[in-house]
Amino acid sequence: MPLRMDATGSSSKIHAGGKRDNSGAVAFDFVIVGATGDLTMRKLLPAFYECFRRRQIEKSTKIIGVARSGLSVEDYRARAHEALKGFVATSSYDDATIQDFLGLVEYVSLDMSDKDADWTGLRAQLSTERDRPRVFYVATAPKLYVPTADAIAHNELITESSRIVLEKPIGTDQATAAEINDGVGQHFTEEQIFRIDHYLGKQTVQNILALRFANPILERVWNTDSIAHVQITAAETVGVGKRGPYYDSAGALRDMVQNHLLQVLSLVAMEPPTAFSAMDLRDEKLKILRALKPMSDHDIATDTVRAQYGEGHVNGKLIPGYLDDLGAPTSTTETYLAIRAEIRTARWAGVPFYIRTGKQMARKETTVVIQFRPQPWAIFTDNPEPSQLVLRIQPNEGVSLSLASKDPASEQYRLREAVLDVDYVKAFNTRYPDSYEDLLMAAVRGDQVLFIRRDEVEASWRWIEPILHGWEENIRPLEIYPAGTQGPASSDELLARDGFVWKENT
Ligand SMILES: NC(=O)C1=CN([C@@H]2O[C@H](COP(=O)(O)OP(=O)(O)OC[C@H]3O[C@@H](n4cnc5c(N)ncnc54)[C@H](OP(=O)(O)O)[C@@H]3O)[C@@H](O)[C@H]2O)C=CC1
Ligand SMILES: O=C1O[C@H](COP(=O)(O)O)[C@@H](O)[C@H](O)[C@H]1O
Repeated sequence: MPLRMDATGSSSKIHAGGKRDNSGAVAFDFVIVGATGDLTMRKLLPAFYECFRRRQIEKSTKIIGVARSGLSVEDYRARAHEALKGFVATSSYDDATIQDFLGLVEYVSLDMSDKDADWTGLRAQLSTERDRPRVFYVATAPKLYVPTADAIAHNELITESSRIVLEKPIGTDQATAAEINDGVGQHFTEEQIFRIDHYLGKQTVQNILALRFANPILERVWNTDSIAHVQITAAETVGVGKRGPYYDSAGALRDMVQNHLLQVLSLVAMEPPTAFSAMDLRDEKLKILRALKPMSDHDIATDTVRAQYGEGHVNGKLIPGYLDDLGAPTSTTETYLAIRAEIRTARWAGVPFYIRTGKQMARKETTVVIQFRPQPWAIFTDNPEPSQLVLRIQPNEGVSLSLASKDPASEQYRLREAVLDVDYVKAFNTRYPDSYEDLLMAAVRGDQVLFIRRDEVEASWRWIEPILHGWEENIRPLEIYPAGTQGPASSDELLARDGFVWKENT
């Protein structure tokens, strides 16, 4: 694994990796604050197990769960075991390896936001080796991020090799994001702060950069001369589940667009970075976030759609509406949105970027569609639709390109669409790791390439905020769509106005 540069552009060699054994496995202390929570059980522990199974984690490593609940380490390991049974793929599950892995897991009962609590239990778990990576992963409510960082600092647990990982959401608007960034930044340098966005851990999202910048054939047409528009879709077939109270205060714009989808958009739209380094990459993403055309009230009325799911059928099953899921008589929170965005750069002038996301939709489908322009002078009479490049982020991870081809069955020169399709799982004959696997190990290594810098978070909020306010003022009224559909008709009209249609069933 080559060493990468840190956010300041200097080599991160000194505190990057910690000690490795002969097989390259690394030893570290990893404190999970919020160890009994949903995220830890469903995502973090199973991801660590996979990394351990793949021999990336050395056996002296400690994964130290912290929460306020008074559990013994045996109780916690039993809970962790249940979570692993539920969330590790059958093909990876191995009893002996699970037992070895559980041997790395410790538990400390502590209110991590209380600097004056008794921290001796946690301190005793931490190695005193100076260059051993020490990661604090804060998987609690965002209001605890600053008190937790304060308390860690007050108890003098921050070493040169320490880092703090912050889960999303970072704030609810620009001001609250800045408060969190300022507060945590009192104790940890920007190079020690890892703001996680699990979309950046997806192999297919990382592959956007490979496709664009390692294939000149694509990069040379990646601009307004050849591209008519771009669609970014993240459709889900799930509802809000047990996260109703959080979701109702957030909505799709804060939950999905401010972070995941604006990150995907920046990767699709950014200029080539001078090097594959955290600093260069994040500089280029930031430029795109800053180049997004601010939405005026008029734009919000015409170029956004917001909606909430009502009762309907998903995969043949009757699904209650959002209000029933929430158990609330009323709510104006959007579970679906579509936005027509513009990027004010020479590369993207005149190319709309359509973003849509929603819950309880007809299909689970996260895609980026690049719609190419038609042939400027058509010599054939029956041209099919102009080519589309479809990046399938999930599921059925892959990429396809539709091409006009001569139909061999036609007597005359008739054209039909033919599709070049690469299925990544088949092409690489490998399992697709969960996004948290890459992200956790990158945090341990101190590699910030896959994490969000402070200015990116704040620039995203800056673009989102006018839309949030416009919707609060009902400039664009909330619509209802039946669960199990692809959203309201007005979302189709958003594209139809420009002469386009959403690509479905990729
Ligand atoms: N769940 C998910 O899929 C996702 C979650 N996130 C984010 O991750 C964070 C955690 O989410 P989630 O796991 O769902 O939340 P949960 O409510 O399920 O878990 C919260 C955890 O924090 C612990 N906790 C609360 N206060 C303290 C404290 N003062 N000191 C130590 N531990 C504490 C709780 O245990 P106890 O009560 O025993 O202290 C519990 O283990 C949130 O910021 C969320 O927005 C982000 C993306 C996805
Ligand atoms: O962060 C979140 O992401 C999930 C969607 O993630 P995916 O990897 O399944 O695409 C979303 O369901 C959740 O509401 C949001 O908080």
